[in-house]
Amino acid sequence: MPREAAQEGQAARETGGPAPRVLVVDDQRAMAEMVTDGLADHGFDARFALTAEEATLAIDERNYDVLVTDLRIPGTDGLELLALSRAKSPASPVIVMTAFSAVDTAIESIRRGAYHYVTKPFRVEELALFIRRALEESALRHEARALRKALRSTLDNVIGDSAAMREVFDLIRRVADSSAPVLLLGETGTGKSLLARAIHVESARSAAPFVTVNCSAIPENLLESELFGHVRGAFTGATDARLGLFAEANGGTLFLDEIGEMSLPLQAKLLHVLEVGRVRPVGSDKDRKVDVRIVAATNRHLRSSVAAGLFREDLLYRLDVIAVDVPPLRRRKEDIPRLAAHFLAAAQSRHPKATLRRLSRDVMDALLAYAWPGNVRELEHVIERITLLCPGEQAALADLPKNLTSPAGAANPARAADMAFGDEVLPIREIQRRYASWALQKLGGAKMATCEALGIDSKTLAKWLKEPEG
Ligand SMILES: Nc1ncnc2c1ncn2[C@@H]1O[C@H](COP(=O)(O)OP(=O)(O)OP(=O)(O)O)[C@@H](O)[C@H]1O
Repeated sequence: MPREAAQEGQAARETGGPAPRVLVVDDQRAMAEMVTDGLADHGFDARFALTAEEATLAIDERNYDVLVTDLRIPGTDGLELLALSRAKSPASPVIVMTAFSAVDTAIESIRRGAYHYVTKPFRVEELALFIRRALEESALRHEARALRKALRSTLDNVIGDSAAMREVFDLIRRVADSSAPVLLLGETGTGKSLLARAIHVESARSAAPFVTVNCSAIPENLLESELFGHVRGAFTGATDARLGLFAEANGGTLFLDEIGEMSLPLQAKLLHVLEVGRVRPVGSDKDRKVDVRIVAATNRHLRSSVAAGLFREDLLYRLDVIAVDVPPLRRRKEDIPRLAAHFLAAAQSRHPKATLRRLSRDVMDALLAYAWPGNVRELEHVIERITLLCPGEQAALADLPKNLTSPAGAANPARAADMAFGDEVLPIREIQRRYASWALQKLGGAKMATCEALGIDSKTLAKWLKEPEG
């Protein structure tokens, strides 16, 4: 930080631990100096900034334990500074200094997360007291969070005794504490979102926010401002400035779900943010430093997407530092009984009038034989459904949805191959045709997804699907 941006206060008195760091922001130099010196006398490591720019620089470059800011500062207002400080370090209290005439705005600042306000003129002892109390409360909150975390480490809530899942848990435990990006790969419903949250809770960032964005659920033109924020008036309808999810996740984790659906232009912008560690809100000419751990997930085969020109290879390398393959449920069938029991207990507590208590042996056998294309989510839905519909205490085969008990539902790759090829030995061209049409049907008729899964372009798919001539 340039020395003129935020001047050192007097040396803090020794208080045992390190002196709490306070940034005082006021455009009146005499006032700023008086408050800073007074706080230094009370044992704080206090510095001051005279403009919004100086304050932003100071906040960017150093972690403050407390921000004390006037509401009227040239270049911005105290509310924006408040938002910035909350984004950068959500646990650090903000105290607002205000003139009597601006008490309304001061009250608004409390609504937006400030800890307290003091009206000018005030005595520095009074301010020092508020600061101490704010620090005590935030330390207590921190402790409570740590205790809560110890009680519910979410990896413990993710069910899985299978070797495949234990491998996943091991890997996640080993990497959770670093800030390296994690890429979760797996079919829909395998538990990627659950694992993303677990990675955050297991990490040193757990006290900071965990922010999720589903890249396929937000229209492309809104996703950019959703991620990076925008200034007031950046586009029609932008009546307010918006911080953006990157800034909101500052200090914590940003979970980019369905990253494979992101458009190429936005992929380029995301790559840039990851490279420089700064975001620029839409319509702004200034960027802001962000410290965010990225966890991304996709059910697409991203290498095929790269080959098909739909995903940037350089972005894939950035995200793919630690790749975690989350196995489909059909490859960890030994987890089904515990998962079913877990979902049954959850459904019972959601529907106290339900009579279902257990699943019959037949039902469990059917659950174990089924292929689960929708994975754990589908199992959860099936259990929810039979809990609601089954009239007795024990579910029977007839209570299961029909697709679970039909032979085609069973997860037998040999059977799938038999259905496609019978006993015949076929020309490769015919195998291509049958396989492509089987894959297309399995992926719900989605041509793009089929191309990606098969690693071919759309022309090749069309060629494969055509009846061989002659
Ligand atoms: N191992 C597990 N233990 C307990 N619950 C699980 C487990 N895996 C998944 N679930 C539950 O199954 C449902 C689907 O999981 P989740 O949303 O995490 O899947 P996903 O892979 O992110 O799916 P999608 O790719 O469609 O977003 C959720 O309700 C989740 O809580």
